[in-house]
Amino acid sequence: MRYAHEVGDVRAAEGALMARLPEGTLMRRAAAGLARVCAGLLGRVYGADVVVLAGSGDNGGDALYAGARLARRGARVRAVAAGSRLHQEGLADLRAAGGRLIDLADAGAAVAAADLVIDGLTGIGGSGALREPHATLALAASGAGGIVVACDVPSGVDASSGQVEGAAVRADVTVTFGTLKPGLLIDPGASYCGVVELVDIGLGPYLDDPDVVSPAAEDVRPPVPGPESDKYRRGVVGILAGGEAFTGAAVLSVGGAVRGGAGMVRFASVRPAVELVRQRWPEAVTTVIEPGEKALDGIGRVQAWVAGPGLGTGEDAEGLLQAVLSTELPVLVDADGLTVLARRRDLLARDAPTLLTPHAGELARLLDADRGEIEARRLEFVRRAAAELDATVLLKGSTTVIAEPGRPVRVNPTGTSWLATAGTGDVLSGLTGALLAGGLSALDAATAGAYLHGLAARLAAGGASPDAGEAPIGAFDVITALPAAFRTLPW
Ligand SMILES: NC(=O)C1=CN([C@@H]2O[C@H](COP(=O)(O)OP(=O)(O)OC[C@H]3O[C@@H](n4cnc5c(N)ncnc54)[C@H](OP(=O)(O)O)[C@@H]3O)[C@@H](O)[C@H]2O)[C@@H](O)CC1
Ligand SMILES: Nc1ncnc2c1ncn2[C@@H]1O[C@H](COP(=O)(O)OP(=O)(O)O)[C@@H](O)[C@H]1O
Ligand SMILES: [K+]
Repeated sequence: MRYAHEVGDVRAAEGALMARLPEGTLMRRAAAGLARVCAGLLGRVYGADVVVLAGSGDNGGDALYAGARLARRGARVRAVAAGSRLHQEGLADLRAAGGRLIDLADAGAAVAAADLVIDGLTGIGGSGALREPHATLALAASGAGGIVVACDVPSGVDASSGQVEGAAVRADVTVTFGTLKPGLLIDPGASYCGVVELVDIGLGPYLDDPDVVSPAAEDVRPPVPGPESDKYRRGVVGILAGGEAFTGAAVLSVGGAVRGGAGMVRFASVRPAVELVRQRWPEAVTTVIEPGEKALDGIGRVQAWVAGPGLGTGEDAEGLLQAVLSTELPVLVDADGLTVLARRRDLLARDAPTLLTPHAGELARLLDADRGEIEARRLEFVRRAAAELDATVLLKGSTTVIAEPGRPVRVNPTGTSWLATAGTGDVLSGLTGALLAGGLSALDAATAGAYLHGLAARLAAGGASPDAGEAPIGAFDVITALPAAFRTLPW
């Protein structure tokens, strides 16, 4: 698990630690770590051309001190001051080491020619869109031919949320201090960071519980069948999906569940969807729901439900969703089911676990919010959704984030933009439903489902050979790659 803390927590921990250390110790530790990473990236420091972009705060101070360390190892280091103030001790150290300050007017050419650019414009103190000249410098750095290393946070990225309101530095590597910040893990900010390197400056004992966590492979623990297992004990997942209009979503959701490790998949829908599912997934046990039917009698026992993909949003769909949500079983609601819930939020008043898996558009309807704002501030909205809807919420999209009231938000580390294609969400619903039926909590099922789904997509897009490059994929390719994704786990 990787841990991230918001700016307020970082500052509180910094304050507590600094009170016990001689002044300047933390900045020296940060700068030493930053310089070490830069030296490693350069390979040969002696003679390298390094440009430091320095803002007026401590982020600029870190970058200037790091520049001084590289200058002492023989690099040609030039610094650009954005604005009228500069960290004076950092500048003095750089000058003492042989580095120098250049005019703002010469910054563009210097950045373009540099072997390495250190972005020290703003760190955790940055707020709102970058002003000038910071914005122009950030754009110049983003287009630089050399390596771009962001100090603590790429300037222009909000450290706590990942929001990017204007220009921001696109870094190859971000060297962050003490703990990760949520904005380094969540898009759009995460996409500006490149590789994130954490430098330990001793904050650990002073930090509270994390605000955000990002699971690693060892944190993903799908249920494993043992000698005593049978199909019922492994977990039966019920899938209520597909309708007269949409049948494909049902096929994809059932496929996700079959390959997700369900002991049995029970599928209930109208006749055309059932016929299609039987052809493609003969493993599934199917039940035909007649038009107008609003109960799910005679379907047999299940341990968890998935409801919604392709279900439709009319009266029949509403009645069936109500039937599922009135059980005492865990229920995952996706797609059309979420559209129904937007007008029937009363159906969420239940004691058993409910897992909602919206994309930003579906969440916008559920919260009566703006889709664009949700995409820009995913962390804030997924938390708000979990609190307001009193459910576990998995918000899909460029970074999938999962919230449950009172728990750190989980950020999925896998995935690829090749997943942005119709039907892949249906696969996720079935896969995650199988994990729920297998006994995982809603939070753990969502975590494991998102992880395996994103990894399967990467494997499908990347092909068998690591040198092969990537290719577009369809939702079925994600299902096909699920066994390979499971095999990567350290079970
Ligand atoms: N905490 C820790 O544990 C440790 C912290 N350390 C380091 O300190 C950093 C935090 O330093 P910090 O607090 O001085 O803030 P920082 O990020 O330099 O930014 C402030 C400056 O930016 C400016 N500015 C703001 N927004 C702007 C905008 N939109 N556009 C343009 N300018 C904008 C703002 O200007 P103002 O608004 O005041 O005019 C102000 O001058 C942290 O990231 C890490 O690197 C390490 O050394 C050791 C351990
Ligand atoms: N830009 C992106 N980068 C990575 N993953 C994405 C991106 N856009 C969408 N996805 C993923 O693709 C899937 C799409 O799901 P969804 O929107 O429900 O599609 P559908 O309803 O067609 O199945 C989700 O798992 C989502 O997280
Ligand atoms: K920075």
